[in-house]
Formats: sequence, structure tokens, C-alpha cells
Amino acid sequence: MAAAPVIRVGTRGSALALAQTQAIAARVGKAAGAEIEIVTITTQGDTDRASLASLGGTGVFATALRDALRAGEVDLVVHSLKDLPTADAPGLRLGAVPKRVDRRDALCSGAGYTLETLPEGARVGTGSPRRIAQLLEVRPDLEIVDLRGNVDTRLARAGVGEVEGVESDLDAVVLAAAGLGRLGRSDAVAEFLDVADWPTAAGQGALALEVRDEPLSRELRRGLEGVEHAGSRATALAERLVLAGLEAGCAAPVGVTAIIEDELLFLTASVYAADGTRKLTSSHAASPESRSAADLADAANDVAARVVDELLGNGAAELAPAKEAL
Ligand SMILES: NCc1[nH]cc(CCC(=O)O)c1CC(=O)O
Repeated sequence: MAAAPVIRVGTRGSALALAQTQAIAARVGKAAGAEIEIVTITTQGDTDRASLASLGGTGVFATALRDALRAGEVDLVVHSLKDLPTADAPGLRLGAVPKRVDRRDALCSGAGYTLETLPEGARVGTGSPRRIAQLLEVRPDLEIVDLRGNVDTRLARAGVGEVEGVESDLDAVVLAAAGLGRLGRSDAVAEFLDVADWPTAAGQGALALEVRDEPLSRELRRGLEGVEHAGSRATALAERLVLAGLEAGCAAPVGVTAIIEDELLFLTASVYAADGTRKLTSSHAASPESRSAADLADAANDVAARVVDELLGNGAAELAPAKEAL
């Protein structure tokens, strides 16, 4: 009997990245009829404790994975879609977007505080400009504390569980529900934040399976088709087009939510002043001709263009001009 073909899957080495890669790679392998080999790749975002903004944003996680893919060291890489820069990656393409999981943010607190019951002046941890603006919008009294590190460490700082050498010095932290779910830590959640008043990052809760932009082996093609979810790809695309469209003229934090419901693609985006004192929101819907990938992509482009035009027309760039515009 011939040996089963092998698909080499690249991933970051964090507990979260490994958990999500192992789960999706197993599904790819099954659909492909192939063995899976997981290859852990260390990125600058994992080794450098400087703030993400100073390292050049979320792209720090993607670059090393993409280099390994281009070099042929792996056949496929798995990213959190929200960590992928919106710019095209030369020589690569999005091979599959699997069905998205919970896209909400979650407030985690050992004391069980919610946004409403956090004491006056409470210390809340997050390093995300969007989450900072959203927290200050509803609770300008909070003291926001910059936060990095793995999920266990972040939770321990908010008094949820214990990690050696980590002090519980925060009243709460804000994390993605998807990450907590993938790590089996959903019990840490004190409050799930509804996307209607707390829209999240473009692509949050979705994975991106990236491959080289070249003819793929039959196994890999089958594996990708087996996990692809057209609706999740279309909603994530619409959200990422908003980010890309705003990046040209606006560096303010953005929350964005696309959903497909009743044959329509709905898209809502909010752009926040960094201190949460102002925000602009735009919502539009498009009706895809069919559920085909091409028609869903057309609808995503259409609805995103209208949301971006409206936000920029209403002064989104004045909330925080992009660097090029200064
Ligand atoms: N910013 C880092 C990051 N990138 C992806 C996730 C997990 C959630 C997801 O898959 O969208 C997280 C953690 C978080 O934001 O709390």
C-alpha cells in the first residue's frame, strides 16, 4: 500500500494557535484523505514583548508564517483571520475560510463584574485601541491597563485561575469569546458583549487557511473544499473591505459586523475616537444574486463600499487621520 500523502500545516506556537490549528487541520486531513503534520513557527509577535502597535500592528504574527509557506516549508498555514493584514500577500491566497465561531468580545473577571457593575475607577486590561475606546465610551471612569501575553496569564491578572509569578492586579480583562472557547476557558466569562453595541474586529472568530497561489495537489484541494464556508468568507470579506477602505484615510479604531440573514448581507461599522467620546456608525445591506461565492463577493464589495463612503463622508478621517494624511 502506498503511504498516505502528507499535508504540512504551519501555525504559531501559542496555546490558542495550536488548539485552533489542530482542530481545523484534523478536519482538512479527513476531507483530504491525508496525514497531517503540524509545524510550529515562531513569530516576532510571540517573542517580542513590546506593544503590538510599536511592532507594526497585527502583521507581526502573519509574516513568519507566510515566509515559511512561500519557502515551501509547509503546504498550508492557519491564521486567526483578524490577525491578517488586509493587503494582498503576493504569491499567496486564502484557500479556505471555515465556518466562523462566536465573534463577540467577552468581559472576564474573577469577581464576576459586568460592564455595569465594575466599581468606579476599576482597572480593566486590554491592549486593543478598539476595546479601549469601547470601554471608555460606556465607562469613562475606568482605568485602562495595557495587556499582552497568553490567555492564561491575562485571565490570572483578572483573578480568573492562577499562573505562577502572575499577580491578580486587574478587576477585569476583555478577550475574544472565540479564543476562550477554543481553549476551553469559556467559564471565565462574566459577560458576553452584544455586537449590537460592541462590534468586534474584522474577521474575529474566523480562521484563514492560506496556501500558495499555484495549482494545488488534489488532496489539498479536497481538504480545503471540505472546510470552506461561503457565508463566513463573505461576511469576513465585507468586514475586511471596510478596514481596507478606511485605512486610506483614517487610523481610528473600528468595530465591524457583517451577517447574512433573510437573503441579505447586512454590514454595520463604527469608527471610534480613541478616548471613546465620539463615534460614527454606518449600516447598509446588499442582496446577493445567489449564494454562489462570486455573487456573495459582489454583495460584500457593494455593501462595504457604501459603508466606507458614508463613514468617510461623515468625517471618520477627522476622528483620527491616517499617518499618510497628516
Ligand atoms: N488579538 C489576538 C487574537 N487573535 C485572535 C484571537 C482569538 C479570537 C479570534 O479567532 O478571532 C485573539 C485573542 C483576542 O483578541 O482576545
